Amino acid sequence: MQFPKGFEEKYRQLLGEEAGVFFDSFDEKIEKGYRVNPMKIASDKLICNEKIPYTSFGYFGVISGKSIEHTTGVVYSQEPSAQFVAEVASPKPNEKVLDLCAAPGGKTTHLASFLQNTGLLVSNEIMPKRAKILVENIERFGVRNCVVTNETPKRLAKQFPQFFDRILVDAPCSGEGMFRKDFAATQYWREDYPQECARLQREILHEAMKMLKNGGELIYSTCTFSPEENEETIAWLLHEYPELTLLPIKKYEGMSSGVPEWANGNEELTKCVRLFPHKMRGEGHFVAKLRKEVSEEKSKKQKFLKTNLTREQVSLWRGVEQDLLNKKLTGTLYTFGSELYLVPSEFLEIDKLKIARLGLHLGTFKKNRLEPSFALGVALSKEETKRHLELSEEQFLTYVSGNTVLLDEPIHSSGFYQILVLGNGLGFAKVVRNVVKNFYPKGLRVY
Ligand SMILES: C[S@@+](CC[C@H](N)C(=O)[O-])C[C@H]1O[C@@H](n2cnc3c(N)ncnc32)[C@H](O)[C@@H]1O
Repeated sequence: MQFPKGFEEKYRQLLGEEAGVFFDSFDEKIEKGYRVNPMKIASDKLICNEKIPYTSFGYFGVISGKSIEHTTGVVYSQEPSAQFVAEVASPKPNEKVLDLCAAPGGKTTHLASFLQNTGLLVSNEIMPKRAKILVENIERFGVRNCVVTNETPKRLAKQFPQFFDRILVDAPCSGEGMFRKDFAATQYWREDYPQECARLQREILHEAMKMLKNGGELIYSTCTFSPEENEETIAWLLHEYPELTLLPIKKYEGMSSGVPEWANGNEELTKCVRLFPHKMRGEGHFVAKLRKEVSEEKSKKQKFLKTNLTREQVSLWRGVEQDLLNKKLTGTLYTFGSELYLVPSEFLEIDKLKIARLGLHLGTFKKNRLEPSFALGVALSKEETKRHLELSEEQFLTYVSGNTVLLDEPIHSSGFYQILVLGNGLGFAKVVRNVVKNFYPKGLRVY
């Protein structure tokens, strides 16, 4: 690989004898991986590949973006070393979790796999276009308890002081671990780029700290190797916030400790973990985990979001619920124009925040009825719906390309049915006799 000017010299100095194998690893093949969604039904084909040893849901291998497994959110493609981050975070059910730099959603969907639709996951992305992709990935994964915000960390911090049990800052970085995957990353790199990124990371962490509650955990990660953005950033955090302590992280074969000499010599930094591409199968990452402990923290008043539905809207929703669902969903019903959402109960009343997804989209009010949403039909399991229709592989291809599917036999009662493919939901569609009308969202269609 042709490295940018200054890169080789820097790492020759830092890594000494190891530098050669480190540089050679950039010419090796990219390591691919995927995670299996524990909230969906996975076929044997997905779980027969080699397991990634340090993850709960990960496998080495490639799954096509056009496959049924990807389309129904049974898998999320993610390179192996990136899968260590949410594993280190491992949120517990019912926690309030923030993923502050979340798009496109690799770590968010992984965090959601631990939460299993309990508690609250707030996934934030500053760039509007990337926030849209984040929403798509979260919906495909069938996550119900996630609110997606499109905000600056500073504006978010004003709304959620000392609120979260766990915050992940998967920081924007100089992306040296992306060099093999993405040639463009080598083009952005300049000698002072790591330092510039480090400044931004400190700003983001400063806001993250305002949102972390006492006893809460902060997980910091990058996909770069530079000490400025890794050990030095953590050394800065520990100095700036004496209430933080580094927590040990279990290291698996091939993982390295953080290097104190690359920052201020603080031995605690060995608790951080480095994943190098010449030492293990993956592109490379850095992860640190810290806990906030203060003797006393004034509790902040919290106002939970209240429902804003009219009586008529509630009754339309109850009608759909009774007609299509086998269970009652919990949360706060909230409308944005004609769209109905189910917001996790722990979510707060918010003032002027840019929201890209206010929890689970339940449906759209149309004149005197409520049409169930695509997201709802993806998020629910077969057992949770009263009426469903399994499509064959061939019918799946017809459906995702936006066409009407014709059934061999007419169904008994017309109406909305949950569409299933290999047992997993792919939205709702209106079925009249033997015609399945196409309700697959236009933006997702494959032609
Ligand atoms: C490393 S990527 C996140 C990857 C993501 N966590 C995943 O696993 O799919 C960092 C993200 O930070 C966002 N970002 C850039 N500048 C930011 C800022 N000033 N504050 C917060 N996020 C920022 C980028 O748009 C990008 O989506």
